[in-house]
Amino acid sequence: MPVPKPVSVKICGLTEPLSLHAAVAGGARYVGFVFYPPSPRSIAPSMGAELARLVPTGVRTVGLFVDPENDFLEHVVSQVPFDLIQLHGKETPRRIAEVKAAFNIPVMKAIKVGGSEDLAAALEAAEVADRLLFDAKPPAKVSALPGGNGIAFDWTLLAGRSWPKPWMLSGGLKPENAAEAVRTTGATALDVSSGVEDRPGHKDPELIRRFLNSVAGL
Ligand SMILES: O=C(O)c1ccccc1N[C@@H]1O[C@H](COP(=O)(O)O)[C@@H](O)[C@H]1O
Repeated sequence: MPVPKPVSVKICGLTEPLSLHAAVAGGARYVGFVFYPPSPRSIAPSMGAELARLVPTGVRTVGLFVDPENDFLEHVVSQVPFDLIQLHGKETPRRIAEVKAAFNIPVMKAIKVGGSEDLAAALEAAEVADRLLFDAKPPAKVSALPGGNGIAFDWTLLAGRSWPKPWMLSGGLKPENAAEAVRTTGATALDVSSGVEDRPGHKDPELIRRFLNSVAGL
C-alpha cells in the first residue's frame, strides 16, 4: 500500500524575521513574500532579500505577484532569490509562458474558484505553469484584494479530481479547518496567509505553529 506523503505547507505573506522563524521552525516547506503594494503584506525587495537570507536549505522561497510587468519582476528578482514565482492575477497561459522564459524560474498559477465552471482554467494553465494553486474567487467589491481574503471555496469541487501538475490548496485555511480541507480535497500541499494572522498583514507565530501542527500527523 502506498505511504501517504506528508502535507507540505506554504506560509504566505511573511513580513518580518520573527514569523519567518516560526514558519521554518514549525516545518513549513515554502515561505511566501508578497510584492503587490495594495496588500497589507506587501514588502520591499530589500526586506525580501533580508528574509530570504534567513531561509534554510530545503525550504523554498515563493515570490507572489499580481499581473506584474517584466520591469517590476526584474526589479524584485534581481534582489530576492526565488524557487517559485506565484502569479495571482489574471495572467493568461501566454503570459505565464513569457514569465517563465524571461526569468527561468518555475511558476505557480493561482486559479480562482467560485464554481465548477472555473476549473477549466486550471487545465489551460497547467499546459505552461509548473504548479497550480486553487484559491477562492475574491469578493466582487472593487477594493477587494485578488487573494489573501481569508475566504474558502467549496472544497468538494476538488474532491476526487486529479490535475496534470502538482497543486496547492488555499483560501480561508486556518488551524481549525486545515485537516478537514486535506481530507475533503486530497490536497498534499496547503497555502495559508490570513488564517495565521492576528490582524491583517501581521502573522502570529502561535497561529503559524498551530496551523503546521494541525496537519503534521496527516
Ligand atoms: O496575501 C495577500 O495579501 C495576497 C494579495 C494578492 C494576491 C494573493 C494574496 N495572497 C494569497 O491568497 C491566497 C489565500 O489567502 P488566505 O489564506 O485566504 O488569506 C494564498 O494563496 C495567498 O498566497
